[in-house]
Amino acid sequence: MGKLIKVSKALTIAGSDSGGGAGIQADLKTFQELGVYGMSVLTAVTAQNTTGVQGIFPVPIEGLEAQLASIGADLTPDAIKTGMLFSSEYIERTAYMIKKFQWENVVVDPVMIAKGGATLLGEDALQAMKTYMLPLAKIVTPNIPEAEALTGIKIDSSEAREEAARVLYEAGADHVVVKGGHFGNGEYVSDLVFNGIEMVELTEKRIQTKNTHGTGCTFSAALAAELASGKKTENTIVSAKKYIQTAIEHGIDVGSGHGPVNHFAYRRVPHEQY
Ligand SMILES: Nc1ncnc2c1ncn2[C@@H]1O[C@H](COP(=O)(O)OP(=O)(O)O)[C@@H](O)[C@H]1O
Ligand SMILES: Cc1ncc(COP(=O)(O)OP(=O)(O)O)c(N)n1
Repeated sequence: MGKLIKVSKALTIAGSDSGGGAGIQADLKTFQELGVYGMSVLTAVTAQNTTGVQGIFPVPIEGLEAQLASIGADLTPDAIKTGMLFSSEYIERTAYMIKKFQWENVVVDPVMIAKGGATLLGEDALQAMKTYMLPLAKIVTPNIPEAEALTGIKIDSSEAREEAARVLYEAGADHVVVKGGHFGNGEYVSDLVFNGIEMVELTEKRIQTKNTHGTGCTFSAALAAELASGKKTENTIVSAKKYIQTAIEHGIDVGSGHGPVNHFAYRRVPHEQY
């Protein structure tokens, strides 16, 4: 006789990366590795591989709303992450549905530009991101260019990064993580965390690799998975950082461009290779 197991559920609202390294593919792999049941609502399909983005095909807005309604009617997520939201109209509709279903534990990854340079969010959508998504965010996770775009602050120093974190907190996010992958190129990489009271830097060794495709998606998905499992927010940030560090350290050798990080390293590599 089969036995049913209770599991926590996480939802990604994001774009598809046909190459499998970023977007919903990265999110679902991360959810699975961290032991939560993964669900996905697609905003757009990208034709993408390790060399870049070759095409973007949005899902009709009715399709976005229908997917969210299906989840809301049957499967309440314990946590959500948003990734590529494509345009201001999609942002508004997504925020409306999250509020309608009173979903909590929302991680907002304000994806704007892929590493290869492709634009994944229209410029008109910046204001919508601030108005509709930041107030819903338990954690917002901009990289440096995204934090600059959202705040208008040129982040060329630690002080400027702290100032940007304050502005994003004031805009409504409970916790702000300004990621440091694009902040200098020294021996260490640090992410700045601000919870409205204290600023903390989470620092790890910078790994010299070209295989960093999907780092941001994977990090925010790990945050959502850990929130879904019921961890305290501060603890989710620490463990998501360890998850992404291990995934970058053991990057996968596929494709000829910026290869993906290794989503299964966190669970398997320490046992098999150390
Ligand atoms: N070369 C690297 N070595 C170690 N950690 C990295 C490296 N590049 C990025 N990270 C980490 O990966 C996560 C995503 O960072 P970042 O590259 O800034 O975001 P994005 O992928 O959204 O541009 C952060 O936790 C960051 O510190
Ligand atoms: C469909 C899709 N969504 C998001 C991204 C950006 O992913 P990110 O983790 O920031 O990694 P890079 O693409 O910047 O390497 C994407 N590429 N595709």
